Amino acid sequence: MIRAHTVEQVRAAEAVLLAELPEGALMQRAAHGLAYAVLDLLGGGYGRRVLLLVGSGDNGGDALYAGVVLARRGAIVEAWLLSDKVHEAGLAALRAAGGRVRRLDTSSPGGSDYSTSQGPVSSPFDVVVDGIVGIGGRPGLRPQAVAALEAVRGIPVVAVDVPSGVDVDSGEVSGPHVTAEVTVTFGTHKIAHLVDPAAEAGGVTHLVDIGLDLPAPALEALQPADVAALLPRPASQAHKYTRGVVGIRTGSTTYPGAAMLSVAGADCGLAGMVRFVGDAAVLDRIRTVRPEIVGDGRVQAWVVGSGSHQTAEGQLSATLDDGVPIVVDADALEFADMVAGRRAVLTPHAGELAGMLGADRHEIEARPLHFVRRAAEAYRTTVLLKGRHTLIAHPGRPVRVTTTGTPWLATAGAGDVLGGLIGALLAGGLTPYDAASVGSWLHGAAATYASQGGPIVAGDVARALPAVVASLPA
Ligand SMILES: NC(=O)C1=CN([C@@H]2O[C@H](COP(=O)(O)OP(=O)(O)OC[C@H]3O[C@@H](n4cnc5c(N)ncnc54)[C@H](OP(=O)(O)O)[C@@H]3O)[C@@H](O)[C@H]2O)[C@@H](O)CC1
Ligand SMILES: Nc1ncnc2c1ncn2[C@@H]1O[C@H](COP(=O)(O)OP(=O)(O)O)[C@@H](O)[C@H]1O
Ligand SMILES: [K+]
Repeated sequence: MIRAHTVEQVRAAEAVLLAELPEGALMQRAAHGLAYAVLDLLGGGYGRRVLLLVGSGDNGGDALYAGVVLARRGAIVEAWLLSDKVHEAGLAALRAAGGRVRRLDTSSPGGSDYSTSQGPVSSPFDVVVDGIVGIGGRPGLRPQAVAALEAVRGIPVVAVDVPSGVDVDSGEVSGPHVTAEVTVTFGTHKIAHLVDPAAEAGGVTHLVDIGLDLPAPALEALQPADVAALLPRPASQAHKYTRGVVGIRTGSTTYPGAAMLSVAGADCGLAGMVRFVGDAAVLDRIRTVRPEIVGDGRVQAWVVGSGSHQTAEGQLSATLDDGVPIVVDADALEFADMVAGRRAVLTPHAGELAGMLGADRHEIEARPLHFVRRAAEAYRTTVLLKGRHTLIAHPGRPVRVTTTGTPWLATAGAGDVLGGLIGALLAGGLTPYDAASVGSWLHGAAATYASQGGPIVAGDVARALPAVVASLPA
C-alpha cells in the first residue's frame, strides 16, 4: 500500500525523531536521498550542471545539502537564493564544497533581475532542483520564484518534497506552481503526490525513507499485493452460487452497447454467474457473443444505470428490495438519494458529480478530493469519482486513489466496463469500498495492459481483465 499523510501528521512524526536524533541528521537523510535521485536522473554527477532554486525554509536546506553531495561527485552546482533568509548552514556547506551562489535581487518587484555580484546567468543547466517551498509553503509562488522558473523553462526539474506552489494537503492548485519530472519526498507520500491536479504537476514520485513512525493515513493507493490479497478467489469446493451472482440492469433499446459493455465488465470470471435483466432483444444480442449470460433471478449485487435512458429510475427502484449492494452509474446517479446510507458504489465522473452536488464541473475537477469526500458524507456510502487518478471515498475510511491506467482509457464505454467489474467484485463478497478500489485498480491495469502505449476501446479493457488478474502475485 502507498500511504499519504497530512502535513500535520508529518510534522508530529518529525518532531519525535528530531528530539531523538543529533541536530541536522534528518535533513542529511533527506538531502542524500534527494542527491541520489538527481544522480539517477542525470546518469552520474561528474561535469553535470545543477541549478538549485533555494527558498527560505528547510526545503531549501535539503536542496543546498543535496548540492553539497552533488558537488562532491563532480557536478557544477549553482544556487539561486530566492529569499534574503536561507538555511545558513546549508549555504555555508555548499560554498565550502565549491558551489556557486547567486543572491537574487529580491528588491526587484518582478524578481527578474538575476545580475549578481558574480555576473549574469550564463550556461544552461542539466537539471533544476526545486527547493523553493515544501510542506511549509502556502499555495502559489512569489514573483521571484516565478521569474526564476521562467528563466530555466524547458530544463527538467526535480522537486524537493513537493512541486512548489501546490496545496500539499488537498492536491489543489490555485496559482503558479512548479511542474516537475520527478518529486523526491521524505518519510511518506503527501496528498498532493496522489491527488490531481497537483499529482500531475509532480511527475514521478520517489519516496526516501527517513524513519518516520506514522499514524493511519489520510489517503492510500492499492498496490498489486494489496489487490491480490483482497481479490475474491474461488475456494477449492466453490460452485457458481458460492462465488456470487451479479445482476446487470443497464442499457436500453436506445443504448444496447452500454448493456453489452457492463456485461463484459461483469463477465470477467470474478463472479460465479452474470444475469442480465432488461430488454429481451438486448439479451439476445448479448447471448450471441456471451452464451453464459442468464436472465432474471437471485443475485448478490446489482449494477444499474449506464445507458438506461429514461428507465433509470425504475431500474434502480426495482433493485432496492433485494437488499444487496448496488453499483449506481450514469443515468441512475440522478436518483442516488434512493441508495443513501445503503451498501452501494456511486460511480460518477466529474460532470455527473457536479449534477449530484449542484456544483460546476470545473469546480469538481479543481477540487476532486474535497468533492468526493463531500459526496460520500452526503450519501453515506461509497463514492468513486472517475478521472486520471480515480478517487474512492467512504465515510470514516482513508480515501483510496487509483494510480493504474493510461489516458487511452478515456474512451466511450470504459465506465460501463468498470461498473460491471465492480458489480462482480461486490457479488464476490467485497465491501463496496474494497470492490470500488480493487475494481478501479484492475480496470486501469487492464487498460494499460491492453493499450501497450496505443489506442484501445472499452471492449479491449474487459478482454484484458483475466490476464491482469492472472498476473497478480499469488
Ligand atoms: N517534515 C519532515 O519530516 C522533514 C522535512 N524536511 C524538509 O523541510 C521542509 C519543510 O520545511 P519548512 O517547515 O522550513 O518549510 P518550507 O516548506 O521549506 O518553507 C516554508 C517557508 O517558505 C516561505 N513561503 C511560504 N509560502 C511560500 C510561497 N508560496 N512562495 C515562496 N515562499 C513561501 C515562508 O517563509 P517566509 O519567506 O514567508 O518567511 C515559509 O516559512 C519539507 O518540505 C522538507 O523538504 C526534511 O529536511 C527532513 C524531514
Ligand atoms: N485522462 C485519463 N487518464 C486515465 N484514465 C482516465 C482518464 N480520463 C478518464 N479516465 C478513465 O476512463 C473511464 C471513463 O469512464 P466514463 O467517463 O464513465 O466514460 P463512459 O461514460 O463513456 O463509459 C473512467 O474509468 C476514468 O477513470
Ligand atoms: K519544493
